[in-house]
Amino acid sequence: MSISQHPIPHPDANGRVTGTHVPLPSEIAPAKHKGSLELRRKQADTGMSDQHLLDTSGAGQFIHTDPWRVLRIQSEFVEGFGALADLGPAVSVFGSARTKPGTEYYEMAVDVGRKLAEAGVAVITGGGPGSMEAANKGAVEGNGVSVGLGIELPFEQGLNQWVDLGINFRYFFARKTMFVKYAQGFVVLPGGLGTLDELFEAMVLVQTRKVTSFPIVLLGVRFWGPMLEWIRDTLVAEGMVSEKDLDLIQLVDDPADAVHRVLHGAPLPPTTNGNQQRPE
Ligand SMILES: C/C(=C\CNc1ncnc2c1ncn2[C@@H]1O[C@H](COP(=O)(O)O)[C@@H](O)[C@H]1O)CO
Repeated sequence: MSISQHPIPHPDANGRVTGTHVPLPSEIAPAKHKGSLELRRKQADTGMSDQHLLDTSGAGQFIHTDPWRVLRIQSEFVEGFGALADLGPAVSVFGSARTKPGTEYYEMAVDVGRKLAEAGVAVITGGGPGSMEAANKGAVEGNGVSVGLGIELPFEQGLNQWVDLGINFRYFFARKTMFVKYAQGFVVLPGGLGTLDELFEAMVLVQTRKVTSFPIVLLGVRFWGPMLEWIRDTLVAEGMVSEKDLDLIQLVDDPADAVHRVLHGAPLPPTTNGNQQRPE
């Protein structure tokens, strides 16, 4: 790749270019080449790489530069891929950071985590408090693999105590890649903006076929029902999404059903009396 300054406009037969100052050949500064970059004038006065490396004046400033950030971002992907490559089958579980032990949604998340673990499936969460902690707790109680992908936040609390394999991320987008790349599907419990962000990103990835065969199961009919109605009555009705995009998500009230659907892409089979099976 080559990056250079804008090409210099050519003057007309009279030596003029309307509205533009055309430098005379004597004004055209020689280019300095730095790797794939070609730099002139002030852009060329940025010093040499080895000078930056060895010169200690202003030490520390370089870590605030974008090229340095690229290396950090790269290292987050490398560490994440390395730590999770051998995870085996896994499901990512999302939900509010604010639910408290003993509440309906917290206990639902414990149940989901435990059932996934009992099915031999690792549980991946955001590693934080609330429903994340609950799903990790369930995974440990079910004797499974409990993974937490934490994120550095201003009001950081650290990984919850039920995370057995934890990775801390600085960048949301690197962390989000791991949630999708190492999971067979998502179970999404009630939550706020963070949960909605994770849910809608997954829906877009499935809708645009960036990921295939990826069940997304919403748990909590009372909570998610109105959102699905809005999608149907407004987004579909106004042609913003197609009717079949609604098939991307399944809505259930029972953790056992959610686990079955996320693992098998289908509802729990009915029993002979017509009710859904209720596995232990
Ligand atoms: C809000 C509080 C702590 C925040 N700590 C978090 N740690 C890890 N992951 C988080 C945290 N907050 C949000 N997330 C991510 O978003 C989802 C939950 O967000 P919501 O807005 O609460 O729905 C969750 O799945 C995480 O991935 C102090 O209580």
